[in-house]
Amino acid sequence: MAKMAASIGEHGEDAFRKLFKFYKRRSPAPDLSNVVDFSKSVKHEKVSTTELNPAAMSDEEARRTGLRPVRDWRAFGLQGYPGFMFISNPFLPGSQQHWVKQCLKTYPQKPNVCNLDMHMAPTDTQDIWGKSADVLRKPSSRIREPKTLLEKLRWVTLGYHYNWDTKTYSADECSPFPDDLHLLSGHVAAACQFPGFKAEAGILNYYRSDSSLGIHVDESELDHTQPLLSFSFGQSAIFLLGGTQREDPPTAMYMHSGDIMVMSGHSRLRYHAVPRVVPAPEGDPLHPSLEAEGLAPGQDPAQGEASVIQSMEKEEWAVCFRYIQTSRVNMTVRQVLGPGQAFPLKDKRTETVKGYTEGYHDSQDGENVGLKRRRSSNSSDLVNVLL
Ligand SMILES: O=C(O)CCC(=O)C(=O)O
Ligand SMILES: [Fe+2]
Repeated sequence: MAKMAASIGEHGEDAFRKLFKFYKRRSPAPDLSNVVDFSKSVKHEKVSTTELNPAAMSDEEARRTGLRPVRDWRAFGLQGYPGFMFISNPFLPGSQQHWVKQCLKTYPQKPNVCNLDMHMAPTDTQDIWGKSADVLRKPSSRIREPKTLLEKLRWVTLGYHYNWDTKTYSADECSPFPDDLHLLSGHVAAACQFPGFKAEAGILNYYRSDSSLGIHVDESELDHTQPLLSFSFGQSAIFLLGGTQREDPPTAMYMHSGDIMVMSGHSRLRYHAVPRVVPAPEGDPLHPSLEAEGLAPGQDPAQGEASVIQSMEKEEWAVCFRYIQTSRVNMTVRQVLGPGQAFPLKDKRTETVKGYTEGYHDSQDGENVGLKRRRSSNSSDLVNVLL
């Protein structure tokens, strides 16, 4: 089966789509032995270590956003993908939980925008957490109940809100970017030699165990000299990273909870996709780095300057735990404008193509993709409705 993955990749034109389908397949389950795993001590031949800037922030500054000192991070590059960096879970024990809670409780709140806003009244999407928490907290009452709003959440946008219809950002669709994520992103970018990075837009994607994300390139940002940062929490997933041409065969890699990916330079505009979430084996539903023990202490004056990592109520974690046991959350953070750059005046480009409410979530075979920001010529407009 591993051979199959390799030979599919050699076909040229449809290599990406075929590998997407290969890894997405339910039955028979695909052989995952060719998937690069950066967390393994024995590294794949294409994996190299990469230089970070340990002076980018003090240990104290790193701790404020839940990160280990930069000198302790394990960062890797991938042969053939210059500008691509993979940081294997640099979070302090107990601090990932904060980011999971932000994605489930805080970031979906107004004025941020989510997929549910596309077909529900603002009053109904006002308190997604509040409307879901009680049900999620009680495992026994879950049988045959309708899905909670949290379980229907597919995407949330932050800062400059990505407009799925026009595939643009604009000055008038903008809300304040969350301070904690701004700080975290600035730290990670600085450690990766991008000290001037400004987090201006975020897309959060919420994956259930059967979700996938179609093949796309993120090119709507006006400044491509800045990196795209990607943070993953919860269940592991397979990420496919291709080339700048649609037909370039991709490399498959695992993203585990806490892992960070940086796409910059020659890898900033590469095709990528998430064909599969890989749930942990039953009975072992959480990645060890997400275990509840040792929740971060939060703001403690004895530890120096206030941390953005908030302490968490047991009740809150019970909801997050329940959700993340079977789900994956990914945050991508982008700088949209370069220094001195402004959005172009509105013109005919803003003509809309309605119906991309699912973001770039899934399509039958990775093709299309409502969410795709650069279309390939044979893309269809069908979007799988996952609600
Ligand atoms: O979920 C992921 O790992 C990828 C997300 C992504 O590609 C995006 O938001 O543009
Ligand atoms: Fe993307």
